[in-house]
Amino acid sequence: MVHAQTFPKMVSPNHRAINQMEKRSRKKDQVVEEERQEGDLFECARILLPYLHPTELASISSSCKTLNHISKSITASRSSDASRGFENLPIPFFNPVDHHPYSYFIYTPTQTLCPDPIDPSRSLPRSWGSNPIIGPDPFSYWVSDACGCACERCDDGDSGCPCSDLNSFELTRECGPSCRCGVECGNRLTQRGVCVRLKIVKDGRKGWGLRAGEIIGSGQFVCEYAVGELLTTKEARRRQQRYDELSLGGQFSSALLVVKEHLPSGKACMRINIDATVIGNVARFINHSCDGGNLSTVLVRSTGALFPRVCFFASRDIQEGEELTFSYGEIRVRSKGLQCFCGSSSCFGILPSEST
Ligand SMILES: C[S@@+](CC[C@H](N)C(=O)[O-])C[C@H]1O[C@@H](n2cnc3c(N)ncnc32)[C@H](O)[C@@H]1O
Repeated sequence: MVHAQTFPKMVSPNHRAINQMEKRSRKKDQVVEEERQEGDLFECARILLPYLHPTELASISSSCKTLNHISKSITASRSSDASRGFENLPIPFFNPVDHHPYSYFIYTPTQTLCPDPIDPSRSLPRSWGSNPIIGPDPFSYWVSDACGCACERCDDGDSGCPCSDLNSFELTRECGPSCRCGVECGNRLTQRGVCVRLKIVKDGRKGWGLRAGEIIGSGQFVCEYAVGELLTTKEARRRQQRYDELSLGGQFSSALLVVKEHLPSGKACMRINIDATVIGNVARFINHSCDGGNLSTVLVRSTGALFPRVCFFASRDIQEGEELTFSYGEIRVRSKGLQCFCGSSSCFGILPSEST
């Protein structure tokens, strides 16, 4: 009879060392795999999180340390530059009033047509992301067979460029998409985005407001109005009614601008409705002042472009830190409206709107 004898497993010192090495290598592989997975998660989160609304961002940031880290850096970058890299200079938010670090909206440096309410799939593609990406051409809507200039130097006073009409506040024409000259042309002043330092500061009564971040000289170009969504008058009226209802409940501010241009005949009026409430640029933060404020609005036409653009110029020298304001319009009838806190000596007490 043969007895099976069990011997304690003899492990030579060499084997032990090999085992330990294998264990260490497995552990290392596991760490590498975990890091790779975390890297993938980080990469996906870095792409997706900037598209989230602040409340969604806050809730996701509480679910994991990595996401919390990414969310914090997104909040920091949103607060440090409202334009999210679309403008030449960052436009930071400052809030001495409450804990909201920034105002959330979608930045567009270009005009955006209102999506078709019946078939939204026909809407134009939009730059919803947070990173600076190349947006659609600011002159997407141009007249295809328009004739532009072919001058060599449009900003040369004697050149007689047909698009030049540079005359301080009278500036209404610029070279455009049908001209031969490029973006460096001197007669494309308002097409290069914001070139003065600006900041957005919160006020307890008026909400966020745009301020000068440096001295701005009289006549200097400040920014274009929002570009936002261009609406039909019917849609503008529908939205304004809804915004007025929401504003009366507090905590909501709209940015729907209606520009009316009377044609020389005096018989007709061209109306442009720009809504920057959800999609817009930095001009959506400009508050109203009953005394006309320190900005003038100028309609700028670029040769060959379908729509004129509403641009803001300093109407006088503006000091660093001063709030930038303009008049939202005349108040013809005293009716129920939002209270005005412009603080000017000519304050009417209510904000102008279509019904005032
Ligand atoms: C174009 S937005 C300006 C930015 C806005 N303050 C914000 O926080 O987003 C227009 C809204 O700002 C507020 N606003 C602008 N001027 C104001 C003023 N003089 N007094 C009180 N509220 C003002 C009103 O709520 C108005 O509907």
